[in-house]
Amino acid sequence: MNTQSPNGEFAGSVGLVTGAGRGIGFAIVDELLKYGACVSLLDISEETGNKAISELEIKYKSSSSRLLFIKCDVTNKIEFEDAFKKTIEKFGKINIVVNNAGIMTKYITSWELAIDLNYKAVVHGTILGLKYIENKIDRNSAVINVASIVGLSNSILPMYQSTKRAVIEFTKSIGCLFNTKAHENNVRVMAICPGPTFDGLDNNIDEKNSLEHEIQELITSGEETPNPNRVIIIQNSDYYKAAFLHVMKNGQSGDIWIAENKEPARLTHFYTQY
Ligand SMILES: NC(=O)C1=CN([C@@H]2O[C@H](COP(=O)(O)OP(=O)(O)OC[C@H]3O[C@@H](n4cnc5c(N)ncnc54)[C@H](O)[C@@H]3O)[C@@H](O)[C@H]2O)C=CC1
Ligand SMILES: CC/C=C\CC(=O)/C=C/C=C\C=C\C=C\[C@@H](O)[C@@H](O)C/C=C\CCC(=O)O
Repeated sequence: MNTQSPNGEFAGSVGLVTGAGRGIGFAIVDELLKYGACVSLLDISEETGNKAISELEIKYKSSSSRLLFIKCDVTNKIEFEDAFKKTIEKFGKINIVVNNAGIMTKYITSWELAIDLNYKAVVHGTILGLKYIENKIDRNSAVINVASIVGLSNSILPMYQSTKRAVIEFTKSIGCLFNTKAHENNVRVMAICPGPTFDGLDNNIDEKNSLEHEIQELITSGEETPNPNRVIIIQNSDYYKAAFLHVMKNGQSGDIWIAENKEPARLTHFYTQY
């Protein structure tokens, strides 16, 4: 067991992040390490995971004792729960779970994988979080589910969008006051909805502009009354770090946050029609 870590707001915390070998998950691991946490980095790809670990060990010279790579397919229930057990074996506990692994699918391609990975594994990861996080009322304890802004937009991507909307509804309801009290689930469960996030495009402005245009067209084409002021600005994964920190510090259970267009994270408000 080794939860000793440098000073920082997550010193003494232990995070488990899924699909963390690259992209948004990797950025979250980086942020947790930066602020002193121990982290288990889960990824289905050994190659991606090992590359990520090497990079982080160079960046945080003494981080090897605070970092664990676990090759894990989160759609495999046994492997996923084993990853929680291995994390507790190494670091003594878990208090932050980030269900990040997900796949963007076009139309109805890979529809079963979209349900298994984008939705069922997030539900399972939340259930495991509620089971294994012991210090539930600690302000540093949380389950964070990564959804998408398209989970809040009008519909155009049948599988991707419906699974992301499902994550939002699941998170809102499991985290609502009624369920928190009725089931004594005192761990905060929240979701963050990133806008389009792509790494490596900062030096390729033409490609970035054309992707922004393509995504904007795609998203607004699903709207009955397209918002003429809707703007899509591609961010890179590093923009997600501040959003993650903000939600960890300020979020309440059941919250759905948006992190898009390189702007500070903002809370979504829902209006019930029925
Ligand atoms: N990139 C974007 O524009 C946006 C992404 N999101 C969501 O954010 C999350 C992360 O997205 P990105 O960083 O773009 O992902 P990415 O595709 O760059 O990385 C995903 C990582 O997850 C791993 N992975 C895939 N299947 C897995 C499985 N079954 N078990 C464990 N690991 C697995 C991959 O090996 C990869 O390292 C996803 O849930 C995605 O839907 C939401 C909004 C925008
Ligand atoms: C389009 C989704 C917009 C935003 C945010 C998000 O949640 C996840 C994004 C992850 C990857 C996005 C890839 C975008 C690819 C685009 O170049 C287009 O190829 C998407 C085009 C069509 C998708 C619709 C379809 O064929 O069903």
